[in-house]
Amino acid sequence: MESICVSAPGKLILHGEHAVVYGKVALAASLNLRSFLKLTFTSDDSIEVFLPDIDIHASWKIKELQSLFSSPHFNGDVQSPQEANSDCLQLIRHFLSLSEDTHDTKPLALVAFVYLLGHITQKLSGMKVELRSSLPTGAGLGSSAAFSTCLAAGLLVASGSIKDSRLGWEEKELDLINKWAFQGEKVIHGRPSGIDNSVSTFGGALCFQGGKITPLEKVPKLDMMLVNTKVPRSTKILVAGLRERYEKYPDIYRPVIDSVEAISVKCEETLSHLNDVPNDPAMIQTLRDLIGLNHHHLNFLGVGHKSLDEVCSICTEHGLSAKLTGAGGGGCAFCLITKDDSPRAIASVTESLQKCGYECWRTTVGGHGVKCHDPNEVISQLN
Ligand SMILES: Nc1ncnc2c1ncn2[C@@H]1O[C@H](COP(=O)(O)OP(=O)(O)OP(=O)(O)O)[C@@H](O)[C@H]1O
Ligand SMILES: C[C@@](O)(CCO)CC(=O)[O-]
Ligand SMILES: [Mg+2]
Repeated sequence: MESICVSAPGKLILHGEHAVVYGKVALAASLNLRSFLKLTFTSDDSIEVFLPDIDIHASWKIKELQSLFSSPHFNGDVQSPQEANSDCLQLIRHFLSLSEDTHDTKPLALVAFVYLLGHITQKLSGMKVELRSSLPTGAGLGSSAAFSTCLAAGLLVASGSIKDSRLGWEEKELDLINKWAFQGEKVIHGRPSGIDNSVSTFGGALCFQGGKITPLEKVPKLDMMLVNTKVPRSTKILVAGLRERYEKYPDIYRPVIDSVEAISVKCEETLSHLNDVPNDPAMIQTLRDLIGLNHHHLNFLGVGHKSLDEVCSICTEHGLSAKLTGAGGGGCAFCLITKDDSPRAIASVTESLQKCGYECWRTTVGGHGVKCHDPNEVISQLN
């Protein structure tokens, strides 16, 4: 049976989460944790989706899907992605028998799948789609974007809209993947900025503002410790909550959002300087200061959590700096590790964090974006 395999990375937001939704500058980089999708054509008259990380296994008859996709909501050109419109999403929810008002965002993965399948695939045929990830789900590291990016890439290859390219895709093809991945993110998030799917598609480190992606050329190697508080949260709910507070008190929230942007801009300058003068102590101190300041701002914006504050205090007690990353409300924080941090301090921080029940792991940022694989290579990643 013919298979298509793709993978896409998660991301780490250094600075600018939430502010980026309001058109402000944010800095982010890809992680070495990835999601893997395998799409196998079958001779069955059904389409099957297996999402073991979120305990979802679904299957529909091709006839049922054809009838759903005959709605005018699914008309359109695969080369120019249309906005995920609410009537279309309503139709899909109804098809999946999902209630409108649910705080559980897991089933939105299926809504995103059906949405992308209906818009990207011109002629349905039997297939089995399986996705597994080494990213924690819903923890601030871009699991939804890695999911949407894999789906967009896999379905675009399956429909023949882009080639199955193990040597890498051209810019035009990556742009198309990114645009559809953004629509998938919209289904899962409501009003995403597009930063997460852009990092997942293009990889590396980038500066993002209002849909404009600028690769960061001058970035020193950044050593990080990621800390997962394991407190569940949903980006959709956190982003919508801040929107409500912002609309109620715009004059109070705007200056803090502007200040978050100033932190991103300062961080970019500092990274560029550190690239030219590695380990400059004053610049390293600036990076630490910015991390601390931004964490306070995110608390002000109402997207913090006591577990994240605990992570930051433990790091600070040992002379390190940490902040929440991604949408907050739980999930992950990152702690910057520099050459001056003693292995003893790092070991002691790790031990204290683990004692609180948090999971810690070291990582560097800036790896490859979405990729096409040899199916045999990916089968071992999936099992
Ligand atoms: N491995 C996966 N398999 C299937 N669906 C997934 C997977 N990972 C994420 N999702 C979808 O994304 C949702 C979580 O997205 P959410 O945006 O809340 O978290 P995140 O992307 O990990 O964090 P952030 O947006 O802050 O980076 C899940 O509820 C599910 O719908
Ligand atoms: C919270 C947020 O800024 C980042 C989530 O990773 C949302 C977004 O940009 O879409
Ligand atoms: Mg997300």
